[in-house]
Amino acid sequence: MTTATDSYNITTLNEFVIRRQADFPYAKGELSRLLHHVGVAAKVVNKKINKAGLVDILGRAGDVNVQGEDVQKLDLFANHHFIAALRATSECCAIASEEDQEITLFDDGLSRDAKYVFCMDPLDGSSNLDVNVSVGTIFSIYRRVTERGEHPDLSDFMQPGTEQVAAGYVIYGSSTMLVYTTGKGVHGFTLDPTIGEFCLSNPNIMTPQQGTIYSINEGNYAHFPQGVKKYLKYCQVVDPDTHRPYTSRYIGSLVSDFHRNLLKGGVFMYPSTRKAPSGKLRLLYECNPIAFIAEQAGGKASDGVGRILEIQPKDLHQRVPFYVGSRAMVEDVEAMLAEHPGE
Ligand SMILES: O=P(O)(O)OC[C@H]1O[C@](O)(COP(=O)(O)O)[C@@H](O)[C@@H]1O
Ligand SMILES: [Mg+2]
Ligand SMILES: [Mg+2]
Repeated sequence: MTTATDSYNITTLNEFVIRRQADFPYAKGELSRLLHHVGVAAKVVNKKINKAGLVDILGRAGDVNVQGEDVQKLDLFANHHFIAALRATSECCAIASEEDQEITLFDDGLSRDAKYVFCMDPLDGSSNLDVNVSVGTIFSIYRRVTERGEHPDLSDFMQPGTEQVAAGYVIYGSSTMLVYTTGKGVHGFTLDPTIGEFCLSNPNIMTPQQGTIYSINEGNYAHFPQGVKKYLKYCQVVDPDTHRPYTSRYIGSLVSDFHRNLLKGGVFMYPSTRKAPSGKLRLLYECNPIAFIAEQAGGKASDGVGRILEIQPKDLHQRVPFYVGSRAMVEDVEAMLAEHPGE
């Protein structure tokens, strides 16, 4: 087996980020430093996840978070380490996290003068933690709207996804990858444990316009909108000309389901249901960052009616129905949903 060091043409995350700084004439390195520290925190979390079964880090922490979900010990571990790493940069003045009811302000000296705010789902796919199925971290970065040096506040986070300056995710799976965009394409880096570096492995990721994989929790079928029920029927029809029936794949970790479909072509769906009319997934730190990546890779992201990135946020933890992946497949779902308007 060859490792990156054997080939000597490794491009580390830091090198790549600094090299791409040239894409932004006025860049001073603040965003690069933030992305660097995201990589550092990801390595810390990765190390803990890798040995989760051997140390007392699996299971519930005993708390219930703002979503009403049982918080896992690793949710808190990841939350703590990402917040600590970003505080250390002084390039971020506030953070919104799935695990915290309110935004965390970095109100001390340098940080208050920082240009960026950070949104994150520190540990995505928590229900898979104890069963050794891949999980992730999702993040999104915005330029603040409050004045530098002033107190950051909620308005810095109530920006539509189109305003993101960077977004990405880390997937802690059979290998650990970090995938990100700054609006100049989507790039994937694989962690080489022998040198402890994220190395460029998937530059300029593009997703197929049409795929053959659909991902949805069919256990909720009875509660799905008619349009989704119709689309699932469409996926399951036998028609070799259109490569149907499509394949059903559902891991239950958004990052992992999205990543597979991004590379192979497919559509991920978490619709509104009667029991959850706004769906389950959170706009700020799950749907917006994934949507930015999907669009940068030539795919599409929708709430079933319109573009996810154009939604004006109203609440830090608001949920939206989510359809993302290969453009033609998302458009097919949207068309079938449109046949039942107002549902
Ligand atoms: O179990 P369900 O209802 O299918 O939900 C699975 C979805 O919930 C999530 O686990 C929610 O994310 P968190 O684990 O970060 O709360 C997604 O990763 C996943 O797509
Ligand atoms: Mg999540
Ligand atoms: Mg989470």
